[in-house]
Amino acid sequence: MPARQLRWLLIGNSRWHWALEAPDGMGRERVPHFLHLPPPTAAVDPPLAWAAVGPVPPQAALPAETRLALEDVPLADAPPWLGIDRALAGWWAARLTASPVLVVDAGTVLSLTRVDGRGRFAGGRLMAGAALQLGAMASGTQELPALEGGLASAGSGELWPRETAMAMTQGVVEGLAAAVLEAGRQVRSLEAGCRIVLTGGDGPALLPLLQRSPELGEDVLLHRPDLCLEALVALHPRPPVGAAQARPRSSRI
Ligand SMILES: Nc1ncnc2c1ncn2[C@@H]1O[C@H](COP(=O)(O)OP(=O)(O)O)[C@@H](O)[C@H]1O
Ligand SMILES: CC(C)(COP(=O)(O)O)[C@@H](O)C(=O)NCCC(=O)O
Repeated sequence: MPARQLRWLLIGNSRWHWALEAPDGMGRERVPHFLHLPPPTAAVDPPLAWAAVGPVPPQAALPAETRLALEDVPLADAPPWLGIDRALAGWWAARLTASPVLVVDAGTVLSLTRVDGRGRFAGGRLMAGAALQLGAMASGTQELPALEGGLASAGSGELWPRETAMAMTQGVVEGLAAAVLEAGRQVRSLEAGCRIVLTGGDGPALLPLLQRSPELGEDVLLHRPDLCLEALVALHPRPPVGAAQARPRSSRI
């Protein structure tokens, strides 16, 4: 019988994040790959485990019994209102680095999540992410354009653009990077060994700006694009070969 594709799912506020393990067929260890897709409009094949901070549409028909709850994430001192994506990312980043960490998840919201040197949630910060900031500028003004492509729609690399759209994207990305740099400076003054772990959809846009700072060398700053999904896979590893699993409905995601 051919091996089935395994899936894990994290529902964000902008996109659905999938970890997929393609069948190998050769008995070799399977390595997940990751996809970030718009929310689906119909039922999806049931994941091995899933979690959500964004809306869960009933038509997706996701089974309640495989949904991960905050209590399933072994992050000490996590308050009951903490977003499960933040808990997953904080717990896994602390495990990966074996150090205090500040997770920077540059998603719909840019969340900063601190885990101290004893592996305990130690607070954080939330601010509007890039697409939200750009959307707010467009909807709250007469003259500013809606930039459908987000940061990518008008990236120039120019520090001081003359053109409006480029000035908007440059302002947003520089503002977010400055907030992260200052937060990093503050947490490292509290715990000198604190590492910064960057993830989320706008991570690639922020990375070069953060790397300009001599304080954030490779020993401090780590880019881990699929941190939350890695945590989900680590908490719900694949079942032993031959164990019963939910049957996929099709070969779609
Ligand atoms: N194809 C895309 N669709 C939506 N957002 C994207 C895309 N590519 C990059 N982004 C950026 O990623 C951010 C959303 O990050 P993401 O990690 O997908 O969020 P969430 O986990 O909240 O769904 C937005 O601010 C946007 O600028
Ligand atoms: C902060 C968040 C909106 C981030 O969501 P995202 O941008 O990753 O979709 C989410 O983690 C959330 O809804 N948190 C609940 C409140 C909290 O963590 O304090």
